[in-house]
Amino acid sequence: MIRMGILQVLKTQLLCHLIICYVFLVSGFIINLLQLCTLPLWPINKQLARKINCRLGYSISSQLVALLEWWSGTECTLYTAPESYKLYGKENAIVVLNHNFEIDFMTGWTFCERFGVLGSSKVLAKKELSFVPVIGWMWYFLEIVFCKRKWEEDRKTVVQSLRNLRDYPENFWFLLHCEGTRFTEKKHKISMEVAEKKGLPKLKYHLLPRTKGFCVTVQNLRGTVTAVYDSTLNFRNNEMPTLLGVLNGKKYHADLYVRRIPLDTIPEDESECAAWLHKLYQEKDEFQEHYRQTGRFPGAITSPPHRPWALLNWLFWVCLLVYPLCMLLLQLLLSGSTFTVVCTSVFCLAVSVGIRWMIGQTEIDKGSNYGRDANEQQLKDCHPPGQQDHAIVRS
Ligand SMILES: CCCCC/C=C\C/C=C\CCCCCCCC(=O)SCCNC(=O)CCNC(=O)[C@H](O)C(C)(C)COP(=O)(O)OP(=O)(O)OC[C@H]1O[C@@H](n2cnc3c(N)ncnc32)[C@H](O)[C@@H]1OP(=O)(O)O
Ligand SMILES: CCCCCCCCCCCCCCCCCC(=O)OC[C@@H](O)COP(=O)(O)O
Repeated sequence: MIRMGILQVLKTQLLCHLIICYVFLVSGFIINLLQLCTLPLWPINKQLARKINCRLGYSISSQLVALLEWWSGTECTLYTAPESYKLYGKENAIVVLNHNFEIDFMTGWTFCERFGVLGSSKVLAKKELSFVPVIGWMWYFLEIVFCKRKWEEDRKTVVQSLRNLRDYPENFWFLLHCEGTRFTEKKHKISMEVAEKKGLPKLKYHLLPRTKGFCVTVQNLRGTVTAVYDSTLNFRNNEMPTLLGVLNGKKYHADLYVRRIPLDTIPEDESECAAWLHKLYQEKDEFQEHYRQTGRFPGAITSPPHRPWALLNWLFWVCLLVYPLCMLLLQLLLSGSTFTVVCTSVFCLAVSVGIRWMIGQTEIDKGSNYGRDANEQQLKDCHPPGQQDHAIVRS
């Protein structure tokens, strides 16, 4: 009991956070560099280059999974039909996931890890994320599909990037947050105004889905992907998890409901496909209502087993990188040079600011203005910076 208490206090210590972030950044840069070294291999043996990059990517993303699973001890429960469960990780799939939480991406990655598709997992991500050091640079080599959320500009690039995935050598899950942005009260209000104008039923827990990305993904991955995994995520007891909370060792409880929908049941025609997606979101809304009423999703509970690889990978990097850091700091102290000590302190401060900026990318309060105006097509190019609306705080 006392040991647990000490460990919990340790997890909140700045020094621990600095070490974790140092290991993440340095290992990340090393892996990014190794990824860069695979560039000459692409024209010679593309499939081999892709497989190597999957492993390298795994070594970065699994650190965040280890942080969630082993450091914070967050529990991830899966509600799904046993006959679907058997297929997870054994086929290519499009994952449609609600976008309400700051750690959606970590929770998604954790499920990917449990089913062995973490290294190869894909997403339709906003372009801004491609500039985030380590993760964004890693994504470039993993052939992640980026969009500017301006369809006129995205149409060509998104279609081309999707087509490139047709001969991908590993099973992958392609994640789509069809809402295109995270849930806030303000964005919800506006998106329901759009729903009303379009004569669509209102949603209580979701923003109105954007249909173009979904339809184009289904169209271009037909024959490559066998199913859509309709996934609805919630956290128990109205928890609003954050990356900083996870870093502080706070334990959360994620519940994910997944329905496997064979791809050949989804209409080929674009407007029918769009209507299908709207109907799907109405069903997702009902699942959230059910969760709110009963504290659980429908369907059988399965607990996909923890695998040790994420933790082992993390420990490997810790062992490799912490010893040289200690030696360096010791040498610094022994050198007694004020100049070197000041330079090192400034460097550490810069790294901390950099990491804080990266964490900021996950924070809803610092999120984009996308979807904050019903006439956004006209206003997209002139976002006034400043005031952000607040993420919904559920009662
Ligand atoms: C099983 C567990 C999980 C497994 C996880 C698997 C893999 C994990 C892998 C990686 C994890 C990392 C996660 C990182 C997450 C990063 C995610 C993001 O970056 S989300 C943001 C980017 N993604 C998207 O936006 C995807 C959804 N968007 C689309 O599909 C869009 O259509 C688009 C392709 C981006 C194009 O967008 P654009 O805005 O240019 O065009 P649209 O046609 O979509 O929009 C115009 C359309 O919308 C109507 N409109 C206007 N205002 C609103 C509003 N406020 N709300 C709703 N709708 C609005 C407008 O009337 C137009 O309507 P219409 O189409 O009828 O003309
Ligand atoms: C071991 C690990 C140590 C952790 C140290 C800290 C590492 C920091 C990692 C930063 C990771 C950055 C990846 C960000 C992924 C965030 C995905 C996301 O949720 O993006 C939001 C978009 O979908 C929508 O944007 P908005 O329109 O809502 O705005």
